[in-house]
Amino acid sequence: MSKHYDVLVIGTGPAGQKGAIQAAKLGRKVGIIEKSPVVGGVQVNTGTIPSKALREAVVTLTGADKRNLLGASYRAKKDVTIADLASFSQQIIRHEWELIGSQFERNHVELIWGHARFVGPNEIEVLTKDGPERVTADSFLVAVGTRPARPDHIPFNPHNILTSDELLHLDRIPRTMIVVGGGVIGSEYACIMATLGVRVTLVEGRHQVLGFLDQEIAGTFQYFMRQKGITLRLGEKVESIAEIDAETDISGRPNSGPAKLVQAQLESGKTLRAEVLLYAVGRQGVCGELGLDKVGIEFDDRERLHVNEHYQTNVPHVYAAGDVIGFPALASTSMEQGRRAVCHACGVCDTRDYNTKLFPFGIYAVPEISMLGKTEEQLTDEGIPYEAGIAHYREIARAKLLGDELGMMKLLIHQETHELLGIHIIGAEATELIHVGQAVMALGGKVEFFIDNVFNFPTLAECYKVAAYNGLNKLNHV
Ligand SMILES: Cc1cc2nc3c(=O)[nH]c(=O)nc-3n(C[C@H](O)[C@H](O)[C@H](O)COP(=O)(O)OP(=O)(O)OC[C@H]3O[C@@H](n4cnc5c(N)ncnc54)[C@H](O)[C@@H]3O)c2cc1C
Ligand SMILES: NC(=O)c1ccc[n+]([C@@H]2O[C@H](COP(=O)([O-])OP(=O)(O)OC[C@H]3O[C@@H](n4cnc5c(N)ncnc54)[C@H](O)[C@@H]3O)[C@@H](O)[C@H]2O)c1
Repeated sequence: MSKHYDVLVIGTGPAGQKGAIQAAKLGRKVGIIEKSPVVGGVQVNTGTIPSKALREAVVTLTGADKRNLLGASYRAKKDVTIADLASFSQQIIRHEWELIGSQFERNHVELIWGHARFVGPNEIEVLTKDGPERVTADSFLVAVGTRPARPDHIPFNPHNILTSDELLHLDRIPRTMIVVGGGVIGSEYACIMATLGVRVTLVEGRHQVLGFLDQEIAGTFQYFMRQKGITLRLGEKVESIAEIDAETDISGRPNSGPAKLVQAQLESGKTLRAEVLLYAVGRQGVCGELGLDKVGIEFDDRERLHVNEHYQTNVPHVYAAGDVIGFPALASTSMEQGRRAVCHACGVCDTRDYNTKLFPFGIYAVPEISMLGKTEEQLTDEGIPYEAGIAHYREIARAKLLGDELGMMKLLIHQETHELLGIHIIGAEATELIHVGQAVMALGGKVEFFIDNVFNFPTLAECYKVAAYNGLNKLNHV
């Protein structure tokens, strides 16, 4: 007979993990199914944590963050090797596996290893290493995430034409690299690799990297990228990609590098060559292999599921959360969605009290970028009158102590009500700093909060005070 659960979760990424623990805390009998040999999903194994660990290792080991203080030639470690970087990341990933495993154990969440597939409205078949097993449940949370897009016309291979999954397994640090796609993945890895000394060319189809950013911040970021030696090919599309023998370079001179190179032909006629190419133009769902037809659930052409405000699919006892439901597809929002979905499934709370509109973006490029609320362009399009208050890191003592004199914070302030409409930060600790402003915005606070309260000194949070004064001075014509 099949084992029965109150709640069955498919996928141990952030949406599944938090959903499962939430259901257990509500006293439900919970099972969670994972097809990969390790827990944690993209967040722990191929995405968020590995890329952030790599960034941290690169910035720390190269000493890049201390060069403004200690001189341009400062190096924390003379020759950074791939082994240095890998051991740093592995340590963090192992810790995350242990943490998630012990959370499941302590909360009596039963972990079932194998590939899950619906065989009926309330029944799943799990293909375990010992053969198929059937499990049933009252409610389901589909949290299966996504995988990198791998179009058929790109000749991917594990050593030089890579997605973000394979990039983590490079066996050496290349001298040159082409990054296709200036979204979050492309921009973060381009900066990390350039900080490591790799000569990077980034190709982006639009005329700006990170198209969703406030344009002033994107412009500043592009300036920083170029200062790092990254060549930006904006408004350019890749026509074809091929691995080639590399006896000569583009100008016909003998090549002293590796025997194989990657060649990218752009639609504009340009030819780019590099040792490695990262293809990062978005991600693709994995719903096609879930047997959803057995439940009557449809998915779109990118294999994503549509859900209502309670995270229910068109079949009410089957919920979905995380990357599988599309935008914003972040670890941070996935966790929250998983919890909310399960709360609704258990009938204990209303998902409508969750501030879905006000979530921050944190981009772990070098430097960090973070944003919350509207951009200047959105406010202008919507006809909302605003003023911008700016603080430059060069005026902030803490930023000087950290060796970051290039960062900035911009507050967008409603001209009449003085409410905060948007916060945009580029520079050290941007992803932490944003949450001070988030609290003020979420509680409906006005820019005067930063004037009327004392801040620790020296802190980067002083930026809020400086930006608030700057914005109010402009509004008061002083
Ligand atoms: C390079 C990179 C960097 C990122 N950096 C950040 C960041 O800095 N901050 C941020 O907020 N977000 C970041 N993200 C996004 C973040 O990783 C994802 O939003 C998040 O992991 C999605 O969580 P999820 O639970 O929906 O799915 P996933 O993390 O994708 O987990 C899904 C799990 O389901 C399992 N699964 C799939 N199908 C089945 C099946 N049929 N049976 C059993 N198990 C199955 C998979 O094996 C996997 O373990 C990054 C992503 C990438 C790729
Ligand atoms: N810090 C973070 O929060 C973080 C970090 C990494 C990834 N992620 C998540 O991972 C997901 C995937 O990121 P991504 O960067 O792969 O996708 P994306 O959709 O963010 O960006 C893809 C980029 O590639 C460009 N592009 C598409 N086709 C192209 C072509 N042929 N030539 C040149 N450019 C082309 C697009 O214009 C776009 O800018 C995102 O949803 C993101 O939320 C988040």
